[in-house]
Amino acid sequence: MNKSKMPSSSKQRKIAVMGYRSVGKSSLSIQFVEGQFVDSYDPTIENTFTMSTRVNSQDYELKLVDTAGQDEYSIFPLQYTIDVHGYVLVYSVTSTKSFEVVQLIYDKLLDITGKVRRTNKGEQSCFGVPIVLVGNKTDLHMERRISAEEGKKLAQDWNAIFLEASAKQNTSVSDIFHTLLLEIEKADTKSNDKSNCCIS
Ligand SMILES: Nc1nc2c(ncn2[C@@H]2O[C@H](COP(=O)(O)OP(=O)(O)OP(=O)(O)O)[C@@H](O)[C@H]2O)c(=O)[nH]1
Repeated sequence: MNKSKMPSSSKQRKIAVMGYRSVGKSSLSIQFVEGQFVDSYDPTIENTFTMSTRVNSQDYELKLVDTAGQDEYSIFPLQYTIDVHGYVLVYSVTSTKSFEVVQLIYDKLLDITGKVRRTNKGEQSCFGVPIVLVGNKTDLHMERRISAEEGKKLAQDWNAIFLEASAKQNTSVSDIFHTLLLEIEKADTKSNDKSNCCIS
């Protein structure tokens, strides 16, 4: 077969965007995929975007699942644990409640998909799928309730990446998805050597 005619080695990746209601999950997804911000609020049931993107000379076919807002009473939708390569967990820096709910979502995810690792300190649960924790709506300076330090600390506890963003001003939006794709690559390499189930 002529090498120049070989199909390109685009990797297929599925990313789920989760968080409390109205934190900007759809706005971040739409800003990344379509490059626009819509100021109206239309609650999402579920929406999947498909797009191509390139990070570090690697092409990706990306499926971005914009999920319905969760709250403390929601039953975790199990379909978001299957075939998902990475999670964007979003809260709004203007909402304490959304910061609490993102932690509940993480706990549920860990319960369902976490792995137990034996260490010399006993058993420790750890998460095998890369996560980016996002504090959105940083443009709303006067309404900020959650500091960057609090977000950073939580992400450290999870061994996750932390970013603050504004879907409205298009600040750090593509960083979220590009960083997650790079973390997924790293996790892939690690799972091949099987020495560690935690992301670091
Ligand atoms: N100022 C500001 N407003 C934002 C930002 N991101 C989203 N919003 C607004 O917040 C509201 C909710 O945004 P959505 O993107 O629909 O939030 P969502 O998390 O998808 O909401 P659900 O579908 O209910 O879970 C809308 O009015 C958006 O315009 C942001 O970065 N800054």
